[in-house]
Amino acid sequence: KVLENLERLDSTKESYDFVIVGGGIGGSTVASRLSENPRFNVLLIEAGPTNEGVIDIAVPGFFMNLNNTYSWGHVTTPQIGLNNRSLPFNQARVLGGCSSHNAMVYTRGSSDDFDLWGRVSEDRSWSWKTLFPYFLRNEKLVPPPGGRNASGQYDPRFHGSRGFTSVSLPWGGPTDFDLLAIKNAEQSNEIKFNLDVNSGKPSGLVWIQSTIGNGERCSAAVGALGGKVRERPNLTILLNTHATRVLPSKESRQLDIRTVEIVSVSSGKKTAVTAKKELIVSAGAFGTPHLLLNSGIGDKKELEDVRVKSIHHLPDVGKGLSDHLVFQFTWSANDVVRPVDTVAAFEEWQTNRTGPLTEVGVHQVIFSRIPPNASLFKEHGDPAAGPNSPHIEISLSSLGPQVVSFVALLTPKSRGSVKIASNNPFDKPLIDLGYLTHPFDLLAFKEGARIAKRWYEGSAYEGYITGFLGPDPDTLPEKEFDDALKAGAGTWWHPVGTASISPKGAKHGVLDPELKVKGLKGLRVVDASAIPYVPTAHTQAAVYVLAERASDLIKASW
Ligand SMILES: Cc1cc2nc3c(=O)[nH]c(=O)nc-3n(C[C@H](O)[C@H](O)[C@H](O)COP(=O)(O)OP(=O)(O)OC[C@H]3O[C@@H](n4cnc5c(N)ncnc54)[C@H](O)[C@@H]3O)c2cc1C
Repeated sequence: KVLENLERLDSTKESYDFVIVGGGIGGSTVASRLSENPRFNVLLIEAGPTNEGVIDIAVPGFFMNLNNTYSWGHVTTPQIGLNNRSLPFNQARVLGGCSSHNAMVYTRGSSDDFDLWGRVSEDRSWSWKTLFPYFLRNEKLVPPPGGRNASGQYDPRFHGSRGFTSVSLPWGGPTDFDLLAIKNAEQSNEIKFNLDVNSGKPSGLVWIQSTIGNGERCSAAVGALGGKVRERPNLTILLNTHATRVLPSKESRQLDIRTVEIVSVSSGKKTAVTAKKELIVSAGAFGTPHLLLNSGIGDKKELEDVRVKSIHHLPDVGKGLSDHLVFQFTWSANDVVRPVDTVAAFEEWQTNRTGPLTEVGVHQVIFSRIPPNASLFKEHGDPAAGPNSPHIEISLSSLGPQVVSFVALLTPKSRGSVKIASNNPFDKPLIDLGYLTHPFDLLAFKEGARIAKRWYEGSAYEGYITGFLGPDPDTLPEKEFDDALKAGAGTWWHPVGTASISPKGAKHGVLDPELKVKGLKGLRVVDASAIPYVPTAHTQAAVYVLAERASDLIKASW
């Protein structure tokens, strides 16, 4: 059942085996899987409201409208690497978490990215091979909205058909612009057509896949917590309720943390709930370290500096943050604008869930490695997890007389942190992404721009692309290019790593390989913060697969 607020929760009558904080991808997936077992009574607590009935969430083409609604309103600290700019950093505050307002791109990353989890945690049960069945279990590949034939644009061998996360290829295409790209890949020695981005080897020109089913966004709130799941008698979803601290139980010798202090967003009513078995924190890459630090779990000295009583010295909480930075490059093109009639498109969406609003407007992207002879590797080494991991992603979209490509650095060396500013749990966390603080990253962006330039110089684009509008790393003085990048680069909203897994018994890291908080009993973390390095992909699929496996680990321990 779904409870609109804390006033409706009768914690004196109900007791819960598992209490989960955060109804995003991690939390919703775990809540769904654990409540499959009727013996488990599960409580899922979410700070935001329901996703239901919000048209901007349901219509894929309206995702840009969601910028500041249902959001925590985070702003980063001044970023030294971006000439001290502070960036607004959207993180959803609504059931489904960021899957309710993200761009829906469904990319898993490379097999090497997941093998790296095994190396970092010294636990080979985290690997592409062991996680692949979980990708399939989570996914339901469905036809594109409108039902066009998408064969030749994906490989069915890599997809699931019975999971709760609907995935589909775009409604439209191939457009003339898509066909140019396919022809260019046929003629290119550098970038070849790759049939499926989600095979574990993403490099090449690929069709995008999106978490869209029947023309609607399929968020974790729709998929993991859809229809029948919400009606389960052993699952309670408590909305508009902010978790402020996790609390130790008094009587145990080893710190046992299964209690969470919660506050009603509307009335300020405060109470605490204790899980009989486990407390699971899934508040996202910023929310999870924020909650742990507020509770006194983190670096003792740093906590004392903000007058938070340390209950468990765990220095790496909030450290190791990494994210994808992205920059837009532009070309002039011999084409005309094709405006979308939004009123007609919305009518089409309402009538039969087809049309241009069932997609986000990009059909194809390029994943590419930086050529091995590039000089930056000599000085800084190669941060990619392995040869299957691309360094750069380039989106392909035509706006008529201009072609724009977002070039993203997928393998940053820069790292940042999440800290707390005070002992007030309602104060915003201090979010420092550390963008471009490692020299590799700026150099890699230049290589990314060069890959994009070489792509559009391909013979298929002759007569179509009429010039590169820059900024051009090969013609501008170095400082001018760097300044343009620092002034214009933005986030791709893929933060991870703030409560990373590490080997059992290791002093560094926050979680053991079973996602239990080190040195504590009763407390696990299941969300993007557990992921040690940002995968070479948009991050939602990685969080789904982490949460699918976590659910099995939790079930197996009870
Ligand atoms: C604008 C945007 C676009 C993106 N586009 C894509 C994309 O196209 N493809 C892709 O793969 N990925 C994309 N992502 C990233 C992806 O959505 C995230 O990696 C993923 O949602 C992370 O899952 P999570 O469970 O860690 O956290 P979230 O999904 O963020 O969930 C955390 C939940 O916890 C709740 N919460 C936090 N603190 C508390 C508290 N104290 N008490 C109670 N509840 C709390 C939040 O309200 C939220 O619902 C995008 C993200 C954003 C923000």
